[in-house]
Amino acid sequence: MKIALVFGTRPEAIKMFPVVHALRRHLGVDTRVIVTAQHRGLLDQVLEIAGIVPDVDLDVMTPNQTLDGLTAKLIVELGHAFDAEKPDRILVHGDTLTTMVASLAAYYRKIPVGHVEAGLRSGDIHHPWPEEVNRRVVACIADMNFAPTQAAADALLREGRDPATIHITGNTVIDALLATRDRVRTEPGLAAGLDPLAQRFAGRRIVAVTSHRRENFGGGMEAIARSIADIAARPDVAVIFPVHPNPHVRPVMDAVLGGLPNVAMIDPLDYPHFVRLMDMSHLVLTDSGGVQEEAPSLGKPVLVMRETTERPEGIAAGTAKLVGTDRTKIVREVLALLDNPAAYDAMARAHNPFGDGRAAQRIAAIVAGE
Ligand SMILES: CC(=O)N[C@@H]1[C@@H](OP(=O)(O)OP(=O)(O)OC[C@H]2O[C@@H](n3ccc(=O)[nH]c3=O)[C@H](O)[C@@H]2O)O[C@H](CO)[C@@H](O)[C@@H]1O
Repeated sequence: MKIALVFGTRPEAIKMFPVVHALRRHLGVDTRVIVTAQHRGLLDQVLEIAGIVPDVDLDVMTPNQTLDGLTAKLIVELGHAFDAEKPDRILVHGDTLTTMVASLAAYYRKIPVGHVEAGLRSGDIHHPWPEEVNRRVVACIADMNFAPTQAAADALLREGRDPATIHITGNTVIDALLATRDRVRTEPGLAAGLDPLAQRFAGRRIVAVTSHRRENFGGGMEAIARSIADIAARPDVAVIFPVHPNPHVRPVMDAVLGGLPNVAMIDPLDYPHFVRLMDMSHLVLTDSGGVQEEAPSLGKPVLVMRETTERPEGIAAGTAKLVGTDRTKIVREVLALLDNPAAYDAMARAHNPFGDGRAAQRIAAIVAGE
C-alpha cells in the first residue's frame, strides 16, 4: 500500500512528521512525502529536525504569492505529482491551501483522502480566512477524518459526515511537542540558541508572542504591536517575539517595537527552540492555531489574539482565553495574569484537551488497515 503525505507549511510539517514516523513503522506501507513548500524556509527547518527528506518537493513558494496564484499552481503541480506517484491514498493536514488543493487533485483522480486534524470549525468563513473554507472543502472529499477531539467529531457529524469515516485520535501536535520537549531535555544543545536571551532577560517574566493571521493584517497587527509596547513598559517583563516572515507582519512590528530594550524580535525559531521558548515563558500571547494546543500542554496560559477560535477545548478548560486584537483588552488580560497570582494559577495548569501524544500511532494503524 502506497500512502502519500502531502504538506506545505511549518505547522503542517510539525503535525505530520509524527505520522510519517509512525507509518514508516508499518512494513506493509510504502510511505511517501510530497511537500509543496508553500512556506519554504520554515518548512525546511522542520524537515531537517524531523529527519525527513521529501520524495517530491514542488518548491512552489514565490514572494508575495496570492491565494489564487498559489491555488492555480498547486492544482496542476500536485496533479502531476499524483500521476507520477500513483498513491493508494493521500493524507493531508489541517486547513492550508496545500491541504485543500491536494484533496481536490486527489478527488479528480479518485484517490482516497485522509484528513488529519479534521472537524475544526469556527463557524465563520471569514475567521480564520481562508482556512475555515479550506477545511470544509476537504470534509466533502475525505473518507477518513482524524478528528483531534470529540468537539471536532461532533462538528463533522453536524455537517452530515458518515460516522464510519470519523476517528477521534487526539491532535498529533501533542505527539510532536512531547517528543521534541523530551529531545531538548536530553540534548540541550538543540535549543542553545536561546541561551543569550535567557541570560539577557534573567529575572524578568517572559511573554512569548507570535502573530501572523491574515485576518489580523492591517489594523489588527498595529493594535497588537502597540499592546506589546505597553506590556514591555513593565520593568519586570520581557517580550520574546519570533516574527513570522510574512511581509505584512515584520514592518509593522519594527516600526512600533524596534529599539525597545526588553522586546526581542527574532527570526522564526526552529521547533526545538520554540518549544523551549514556550517552556521558559510565563505566558504566551498568540494568534496561532497550533500554539493554542501546545501552550496548555506545557502548563502555560495562552491569550489568543483572535475574535473566534476553532479550538474551543482550551477555552472550555480555562487554559486559553480569547482577547481579540483590541489593544486595551490585550494589555488588561496580560497584566491580570502578571499581577494576580490566583488568576494566573487558574490558567497555568498542564492540560491536554487536545491529545495524549499517541495520535500519530492511532492514525497510522487505521490507515494501514490494522
Ligand atoms: C487557522 C489556523 O489556526 N490554522 C492553523 C495553522 O497553523 P498555525 O496557526 O499553528 O501556524 P503557525 O503559528 O505558523 O505554526 C505554529 C507551529 O509552529 C511552531 N512555531 C511557531 C513559531 C516559531 O518561531 N517556531 C515554531 O516552530 C509552533 O510551535 C506551532 O507548532 O495551519 C495549520 C496547518 O494546517 C493548522 O493545523 C492550524 O489550524
